Amino acid sequence: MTCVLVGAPVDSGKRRQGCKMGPDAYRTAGLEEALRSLGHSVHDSGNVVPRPANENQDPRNPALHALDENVAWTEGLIAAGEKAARDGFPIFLGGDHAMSLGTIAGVAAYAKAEGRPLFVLWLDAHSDIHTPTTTQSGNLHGTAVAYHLGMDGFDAFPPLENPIPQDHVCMIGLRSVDEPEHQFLAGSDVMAIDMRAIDEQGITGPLTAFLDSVAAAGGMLHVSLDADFLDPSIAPAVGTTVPGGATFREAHLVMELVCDSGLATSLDLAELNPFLDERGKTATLMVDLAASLLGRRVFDRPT
Ligand SMILES: NC(=[NH2+])NCCC[C@H](N)C(=O)O
Ligand SMILES: [Mn+2]
Ligand SMILES: [Mn+2]
Repeated sequence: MTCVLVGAPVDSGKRRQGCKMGPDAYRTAGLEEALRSLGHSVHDSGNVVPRPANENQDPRNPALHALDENVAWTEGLIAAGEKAARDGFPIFLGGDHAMSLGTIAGVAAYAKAEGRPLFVLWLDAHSDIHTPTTTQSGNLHGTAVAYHLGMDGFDAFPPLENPIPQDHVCMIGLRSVDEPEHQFLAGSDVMAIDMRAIDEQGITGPLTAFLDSVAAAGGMLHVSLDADFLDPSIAPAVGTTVPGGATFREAHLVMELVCDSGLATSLDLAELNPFLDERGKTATLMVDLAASLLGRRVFDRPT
């Protein structure tokens, strides 16, 4: 298949800078070569350049950090994401997780045109289901899921054309959920798997159940991988590390199972901050996980 690399150096979703270096860190870590070695063709479409942002704050919520810059990225990534999905399998090289405000809307527009429902696998320590009204930090990287579910408070953003039904979203890896997020999730149909559930049941059961539902619906599947899904000991290059994350093998197993399902149609690589990395180890791990999602394996399994 053709993998389309889309650089999304979004750094406006939070205050600490550095995710803007993410796309080049993935390129440096050999993403394109890894994908080619798996037999894919690769088109690197370069980095998206958003329109200039104005610095006006939202008078209703002056605490939001860089609102218009995030809106500009969302607009730019919707267009780039839809085009990339038409051209192949988009791999969005972030960029902080505010990137997903745009990437998911872009692939959702493509899914709509194909007449197929879109599902989202959200691999993250955080649920990122704040709205611009509930966020305490003002950091919009913590809001993308709420936007796609059609929750209130996103008036400054492009009107949501293709809301994602709650039961089309599966979160795995949760261990930092704020009170308003918790309240919403508790009353929702989002499938939210925390680290304790993974400790107790392993990662295969819940993931397979979700993948079965995607297959039954004939869905497309967007995988959004936040580097803080991983344990900080193996992935230190994140501004929002949380202890107790996915191990090396748990993370690869997720990717391998999704690969075997044949359902994945797009991927976000989010929150890598190369400024915080140790000799490229987090960037390299993220590239290796993308490779597992796209077919790298030791042995084929009997089906
Ligand atoms: N994509 C992320 N790393 N999100 C972290 C969000 C942390 C916290 N819930 C907040 O709203 O600020
Ligand atoms: Mn996130
Ligand atoms: Mn996170």
